[in-house]
Amino acid sequence: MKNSAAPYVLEVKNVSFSYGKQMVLEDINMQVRKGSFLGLVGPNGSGKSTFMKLLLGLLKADKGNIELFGSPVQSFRDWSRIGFVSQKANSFNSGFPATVFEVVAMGLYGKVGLFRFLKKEHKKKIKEAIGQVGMEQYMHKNIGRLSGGQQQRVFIARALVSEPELLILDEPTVGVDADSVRNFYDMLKELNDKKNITLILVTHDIGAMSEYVTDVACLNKCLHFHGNKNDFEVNREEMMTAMYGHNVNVIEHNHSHDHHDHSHDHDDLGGVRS
Ligand SMILES: Nc1ncnc2c1ncn2[C@@H]1O[C@H](COP(=O)(O)OP(=O)(O)OP(=O)(O)O)[C@@H](O)[C@H]1O
Repeated sequence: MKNSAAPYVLEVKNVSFSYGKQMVLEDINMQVRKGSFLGLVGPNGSGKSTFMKLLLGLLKADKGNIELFGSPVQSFRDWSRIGFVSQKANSFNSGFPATVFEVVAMGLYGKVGLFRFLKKEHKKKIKEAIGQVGMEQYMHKNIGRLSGGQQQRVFIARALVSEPELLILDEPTVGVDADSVRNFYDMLKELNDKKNITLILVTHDIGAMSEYVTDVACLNKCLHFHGNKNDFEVNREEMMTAMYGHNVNVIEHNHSHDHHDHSHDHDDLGGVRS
């Protein structure tokens, strides 16, 4: 694995979770080291979003422990170290009255009304974050007028502005046109390589993603695989069959236009947890 001596930013030990009588996650064990780029994949309904909610302390595990930066999630308070971007971030209509700059500023303040009090150093941070996602030329554009992929970049900038060490992205490419998906992953890889930001990318589509990550975890109630990408490639077919069944070939389309139906709602966890 990349950075095999780096400390863990996330440790999940023997975690199980049920909604009522339905067990959704069973005995999950996972460690994520600082600097890694983990792709967490699993079919629809495999428990990915539930797992994210457990990591963010929004749900409590029935069994087991989760540690963030060495602290149990129940007592973890340092949420500015973690950025979260949800699949529903890119839902602005064209009339939404905020510019890219203003949306990113919310990552610092959470409130539109505080813009006029922004100090020089804050403005610099906001511009830097916008630069990191390659959106400088859109700084003063209305966010509602941007494409899904561009909006999602802006939400990543909003998460980056508080300089998180761990960035969790839940299906960030849903609603992003296929041509932009690769650019989007390139940008994530650059954040990982150059800024050493640890990334957890949750997706049901393993296609293009697997070229960019350092590690892969395959979830379908249990963790079927967790290891580096090369080991995953060796076991890929077996893993895919275990997770998706024999006759399913849906996730091999690298330049896919046909995202699976994702119309059912998740809670919008609000972009950044801080
Ligand atoms: N609040 C809830 N109450 C009861 N059951 C739920 C709840 N949320 C999710 N589930 C069920 O738990 C299982 C896992 O759902 P979850 O949303 O975690 O999966 P997922 O992998 O994120 O799915 P998708 O890829 O479709 O978003 C599903 O069977 C789902 O119907």
